[in-house]
Amino acid sequence: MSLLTVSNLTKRYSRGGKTLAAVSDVSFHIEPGETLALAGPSGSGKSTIARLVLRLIEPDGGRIEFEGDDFLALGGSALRARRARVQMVFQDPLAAFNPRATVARVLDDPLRIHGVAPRTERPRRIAALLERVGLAADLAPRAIHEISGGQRQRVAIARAIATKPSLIVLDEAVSALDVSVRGQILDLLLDLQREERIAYLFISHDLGVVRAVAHRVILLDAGRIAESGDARTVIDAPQSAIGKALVAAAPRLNRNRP
Ligand SMILES: Nc1ncnc2c1ncn2[C@@H]1O[C@H](COP(=O)(O)OP(=O)(O)OP(=O)(O)O)[C@@H](O)[C@H]1O
Repeated sequence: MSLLTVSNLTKRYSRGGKTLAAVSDVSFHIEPGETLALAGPSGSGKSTIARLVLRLIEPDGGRIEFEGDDFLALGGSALRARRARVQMVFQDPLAAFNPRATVARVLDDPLRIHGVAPRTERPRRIAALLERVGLAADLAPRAIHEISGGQRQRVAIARAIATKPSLIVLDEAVSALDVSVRGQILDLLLDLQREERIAYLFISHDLGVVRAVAHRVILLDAGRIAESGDARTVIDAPQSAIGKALVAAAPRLNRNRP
């Protein structure tokens, strides 16, 4: 059984009296500990798929099975319990969190909300999470806006792993970082994946990064799957028109780990 199975997912938006099919008949699966990348031009539906998988928005059609459950049918406490198992990291933690909140507060929230640890134990858990993502414990009282972009993304990852998820959706999670910090964050993600067997749905417009970290890739074009397969095979020899265009437009592709 796959960790996540998405079948015939469809999402339409209405805008100015017109209907736009943002995602059309998209199907894929993710195995435990695997990285599946979604790549494609701007507006091809990547973030919409991320939001559907996180159940931040509801689809117009299709099915999502997560850890054996009909994810779209879950409600109440069953949904809350499953939500702990699928976490997210977005491009900009300043937008995702209250910039004035302390690092400790940002990490305490998931521990409290999902009942991961009682109040007295949480400071210890927070220190352990900071250490796990390579941050010093004395960062805990600092405000989110007072730390660097790389440190903020490490806090976002610490928050995502706080509830011991089996899947993390990473939506352009390294895109805003400069190249050396990006490499460090990718290394951290790969370490966590190896140790905790976390699967990633890795959304990126950067084919070099996708080639370096993903096992498989799906190329999207106007809400539909244009091509999919082994990440290196697809990126080194794309078959679809959109794949060829994306590779041609990509800056020098890094053939190895960044
Ligand atoms: N809330 C919304 N209301 C109306 N249309 C939307 C909404 N969100 C997205 N869209 C449209 O749906 C399509 C897919 O958007 P989506 O954000 O999923 O693409 P994307 O591949 O993530 O793009 P990008 O790389 O620019 O982030 C686009 O045409 C977009 O304009």
